[in-house]
Amino acid sequence: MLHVENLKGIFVPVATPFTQDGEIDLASFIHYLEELLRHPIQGIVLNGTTGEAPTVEWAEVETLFHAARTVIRRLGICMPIIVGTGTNDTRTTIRRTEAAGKWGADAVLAVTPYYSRPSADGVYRHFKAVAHTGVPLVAYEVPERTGIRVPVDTMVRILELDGVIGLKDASGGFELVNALAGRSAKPILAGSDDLFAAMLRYGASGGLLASAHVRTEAFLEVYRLAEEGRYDEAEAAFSKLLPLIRLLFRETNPAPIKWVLAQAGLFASDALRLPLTPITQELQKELSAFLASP
Ligand SMILES: O=C(O)C1=N[C@H](C(=O)O)C[C@H](O)C1
Repeated sequence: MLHVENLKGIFVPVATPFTQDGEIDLASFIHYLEELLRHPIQGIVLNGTTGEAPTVEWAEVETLFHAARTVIRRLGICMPIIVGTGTNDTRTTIRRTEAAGKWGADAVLAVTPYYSRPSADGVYRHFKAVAHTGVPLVAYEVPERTGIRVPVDTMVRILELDGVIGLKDASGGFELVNALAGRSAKPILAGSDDLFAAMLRYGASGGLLASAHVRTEAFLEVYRLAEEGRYDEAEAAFSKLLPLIRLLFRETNPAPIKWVLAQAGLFASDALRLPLTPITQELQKELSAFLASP
């Protein structure tokens, strides 16, 4: 189980490879994880945004979880697995969280309920009910995707809940991490890739970053520098990663990452499930040029 003090460092939200006809490509998934897990990252997240949670079926998530755990055991490493269980329905989120806990997930990631536009009290009660399952819970705030922004006072109350071990903050600014400093001791992982270094300076404990698939060691170095309080050096190192991050997020995540993984031979294909579509040729050219540079 993941504890508050372990929610720090670089967590990578893993992508879900599909075959050209849209089925899960388990062989690619295993091969890709074997490569990714050579890096000393802190943990992985299955079925996050990058894992295409909206179009991956729950039974498929279970298959991916067991495959990931088998790889981790085979490599003989200790690597926490966080499973995305968040939906916009509290009962479904609870059921998924309980199931993930039974599989042996170290924690779950639950997004602010999207689409329904619940009140702040409804959001609080949603997280309280999910936390009540006893499975360590990371709340995930991403207003651009959910359509609502959780007020700071409500977020403080959510983070006070027993069982909530921290927050993934993809709010798109550093106002939230700044406002929570001094009001909550729970760790916050940066979820807005382009703000990673700035958020570390504001008190984030690490990052949950799709872009850390590429140049993983450079992201780890940014984190190490910040951990030592060398924020200026962390930001200088991070500035070299920014052009890459901007390319990886120019079109909807995870399409660019999947293309990069396919180019690297880690995925057999960059296929996504509709309504997501592969990246444009224009972006392919720019990514190719960037990745060819030292
Ligand atoms: O996989 C995730 O979860 C992430 N979500 C963010 C998003 O795409 O909104 C980005 C982050 O890098 C990973």
